Amino acid sequence: MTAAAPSVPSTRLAFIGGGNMASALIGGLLARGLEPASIQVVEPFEGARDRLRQQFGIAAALAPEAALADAGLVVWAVKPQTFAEAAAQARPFVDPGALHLSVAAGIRSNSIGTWLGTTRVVRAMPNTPALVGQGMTGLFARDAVTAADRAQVEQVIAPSGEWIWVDAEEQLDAVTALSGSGPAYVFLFLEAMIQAGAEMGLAREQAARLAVGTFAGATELARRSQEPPTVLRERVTSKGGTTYAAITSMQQDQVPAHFVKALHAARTRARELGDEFGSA
Ligand SMILES: NC(=O)C1=CN([C@@H]2O[C@H](COP(=O)(O)OP(=O)(O)OC[C@H]3O[C@@H](n4cnc5c(N)ncnc54)[C@H](OP(=O)(O)O)[C@@H]3O)[C@@H](O)[C@H]2O)C=CC1
Ligand SMILES: O=C(O)[C@@H]1CCC=N1
Repeated sequence: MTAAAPSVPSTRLAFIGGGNMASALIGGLLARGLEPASIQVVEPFEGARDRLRQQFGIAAALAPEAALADAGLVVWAVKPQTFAEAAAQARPFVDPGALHLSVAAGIRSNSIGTWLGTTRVVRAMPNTPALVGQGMTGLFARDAVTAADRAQVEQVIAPSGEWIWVDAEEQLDAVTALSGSGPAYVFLFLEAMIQAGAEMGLAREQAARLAVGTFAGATELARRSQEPPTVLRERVTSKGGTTYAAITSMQQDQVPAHFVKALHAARTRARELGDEFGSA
């Protein structure tokens, strides 16, 4: 699990893709004291470049350029669908000895290694609570990645929250299904709770405050408690009471089983992304 928070990376960083995930990581690094001048970004989309300039004072490049060779660590934050193209564009400019860190869902490290001509590849699966320093990230390193390389990667991830290392690359697809996509499941439940509250006569703002506060409180309780979630749930569920009525309704509708099925669908999609958009 997460070690003591390391300091910021000493090597220069390049981000290929400057969208949501790159911004979450960059924001955390700058908040920890990294100088904007030690980060370069390649981002073809003008709107995203404007945001990077306004938010962080970083002048992103439209396309890869010679300065990329200065980066000791290259972070790949492009969509799985555009990774191969972005890699082909950037490879001529990147230091052949650089360490590579990809946050792309599904794209396997052997594809990345093939596209970039290296074995120094780490994959990460972060999530959007990284924006508020409460992200959860799964990490996987290929054999050629040294302990010093892993430490550098941890310095990039640490400002965004916690992380775990997995031993088998295929486990990253499970991480993707669980915590990578996970914030969307929480938001979906919040939407449903707010809708129910409004239908039952609460103002939407009141319902939203109650729902968000309940998630925050319950997850903090689960985090601090020695008890598993099942026991915590049973403590809320008084015999013949209101929670029993709600949980019974959900079980009759097979909500837990459908939820588990949904996560398997996410894992399947992660594998498909690797098959469809990875190297042959
Ligand atoms: N969003 C999330 O919750 C999570 C996302 N991820 C992964 O992070 C990666 C990025 O996702 P996210 O940040 O949400 O996506 P975004 O679309 O916000 O960011 C990707 C950026 O890359 C740009 N881009 C496209 N082609 C290139 C290129 N050739 N060179 C450089 N940049 C390029 C895109 O520009 P344009 O729009 O013009 O195409 C876009 O601005 C994905 O692979 C995703 O799987 C991982 C965990 C969580
Ligand atoms: O939906 C996706 O494919 C990405 C990966 C995890 C979260 N968002």
